[in-house]
Amino acid sequence: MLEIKVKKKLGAFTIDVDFSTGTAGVTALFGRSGAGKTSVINMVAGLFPPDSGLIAVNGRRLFDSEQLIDLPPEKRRCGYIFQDGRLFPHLTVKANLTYGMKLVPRSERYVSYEQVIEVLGIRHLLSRRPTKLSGGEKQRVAIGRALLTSPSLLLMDEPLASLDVARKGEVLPFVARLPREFSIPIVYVSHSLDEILNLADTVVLLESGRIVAKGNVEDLLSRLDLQHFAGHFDAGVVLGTVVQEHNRVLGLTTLQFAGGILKIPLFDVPVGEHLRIRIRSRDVAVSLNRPDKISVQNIFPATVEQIIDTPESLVDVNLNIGCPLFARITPAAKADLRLTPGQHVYALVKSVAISRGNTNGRNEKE
Ligand SMILES: Nc1ncnc2c1ncn2[C@@H]1O[C@H](COP(=O)(O)OP(=O)(O)OP(=O)(O)O)[C@@H](O)[C@H]1O
Repeated sequence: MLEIKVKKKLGAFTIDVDFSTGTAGVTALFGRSGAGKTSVINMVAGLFPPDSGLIAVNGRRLFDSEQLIDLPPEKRRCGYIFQDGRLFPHLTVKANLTYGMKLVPRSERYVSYEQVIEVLGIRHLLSRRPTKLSGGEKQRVAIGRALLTSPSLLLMDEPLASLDVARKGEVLPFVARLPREFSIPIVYVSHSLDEILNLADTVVLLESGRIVAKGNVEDLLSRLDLQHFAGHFDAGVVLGTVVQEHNRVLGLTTLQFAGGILKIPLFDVPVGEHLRIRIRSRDVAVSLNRPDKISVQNIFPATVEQIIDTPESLVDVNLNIGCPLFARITPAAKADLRLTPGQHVYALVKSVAISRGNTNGRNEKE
């Protein structure tokens, strides 16, 4: 568990954060470029000191301005994975992996070499040098190298940012396995909503060096007042669901969630599995009557809670279907439907994005 309560002035910019993470799982530091995410984890790693405050991992103080504690980076037991991997170019993958491991006394090593190369799928790369690896392979080795130092905390600073979409999709499942395989708390820095949805359990939302909100992914990313962080295109809600059944003849999977049942194209994961889905505002339509003979599979009775004109001259309709759901419509549609708060309508969900479950991977179904 990480506890951090620090202040730091960086020129005109001030960082002032106070949060703690769980003993396992992924805490995402999410925010726009320049919000202060990297500075926060650099302070945890000991790469530069806060002006004041406290940083502790599992009760062990890494920094405490009152007690004048400021452990050097190598004593902090934090595994750090940078955006660009930073492997030693002159060493083979195997030597890169074991480099940090050898600096840790045998009695303190709790991460097994065999487990790391198995989980990260890098056995076939052991004799290669970094120049002969793809970007995704380099990052998997960098993760392995950090894990093999038996850290008490893993810090990942946009580890997928330098990869193209295909490579990201390749590495993401490996990162998703880490919390379950190694039970190490992970702090994951990103400004990618997609990565947060796939990996994080908890989100700490940073803006201008301060925490705007923190909480679990579904609650936080479904909050109406925080939609602008997702970006105009991606505003919507995030829902936790459980796979209820598959109908292979009809090619459908049904998911259970707080608003009832959601049908998606066949998604082959075991019944009972948890999936996180995202429904974007632009994929939800509103109708005054229940439509008949329509291709949309998911139609929910809904109550209009709030109607908000957006800066982009569109209208966000905040609906309640047993849980929040947002629809983004045009002012013309608002006028046509004469929407008012309290009104009973139907919400038509045109598509959903499946972002995460216990499937070890990223999947999207429209
Ligand atoms: N040494 C420094 N001196 C002065 N300002 C700094 C210093 N380091 C960082 N900053 C400023 O602090 C702010 C936060 O930077 P930081 O790199 O932590 O943000 P970030 O959220 O990680 O951004 P990105 O996603 O672009 O990496 C930025 O405005 C940056 O210009």
